Amino acid sequence: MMYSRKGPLDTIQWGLNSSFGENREYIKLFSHPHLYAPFKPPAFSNILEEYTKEMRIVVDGLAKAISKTLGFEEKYIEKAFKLKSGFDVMSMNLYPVNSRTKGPFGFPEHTDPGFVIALTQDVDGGLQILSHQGKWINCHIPHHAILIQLGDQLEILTNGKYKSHIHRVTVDNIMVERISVVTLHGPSLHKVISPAKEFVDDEHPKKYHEVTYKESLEGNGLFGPIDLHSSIAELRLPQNLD
Ligand SMILES: O=C(O)CCC(=O)C(=O)O
Ligand SMILES: [Fe+2]
Repeated sequence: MMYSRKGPLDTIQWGLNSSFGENREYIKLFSHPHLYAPFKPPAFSNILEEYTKEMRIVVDGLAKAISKTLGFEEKYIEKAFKLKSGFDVMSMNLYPVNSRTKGPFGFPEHTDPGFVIALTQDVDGGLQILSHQGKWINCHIPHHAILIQLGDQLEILTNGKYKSHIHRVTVDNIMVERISVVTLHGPSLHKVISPAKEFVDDEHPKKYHEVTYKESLEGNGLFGPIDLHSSIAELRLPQNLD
């Protein structure tokens, strides 16, 4: 396969994980600051270009809205994450129909790195979110809707005020193949992300280490973006575990 993984810096990558823990075929690509789109099929790159461009408009709007919910001026998040040169990754996932031998999960539990994550799907069902009470909730996304999830770097910046939630994908009892398109919108790779001073005081001590976005993506042993693992657990300061 042309886009089979060769190294962690591949800008476009295809993979097939078919094991008890994960059942997913995917194409991942870096989509910002530069879009790396496959040449084939011919119209695909135009569609990707349009989708990623429109999605960045949505993300800009979210950055403004979230800044305001935090009581700041609307450029606060954009500046804190240097979003204009933000590092985005697109992941297109295909989950097979469940078969007993393949186990119950399409994608095991995790949080996503970044600022916000946008998700669309072709058929409903499979995505589950862990509630505060520790219960898995089936996430139903209306047809043509875009689900927005919060990423680890927003949790770090707000010192835990906003949380990046744990989620997973089940394929258990799923009778149809499902495709999801996920775009992770992150800070600029070289931007140092730490809890902002506005969220830290005697009552709310710093809960996270200060690292660049790139370093936090490297946290799991490789330049993770294309494998995009969350490393928020390693970034939590031990004395503040709650
Ligand atoms: O496919 C899904 O519903 C979720 C995928 C996901 O969590 C991810 O790509 O980070
Ligand atoms: Fe995720």
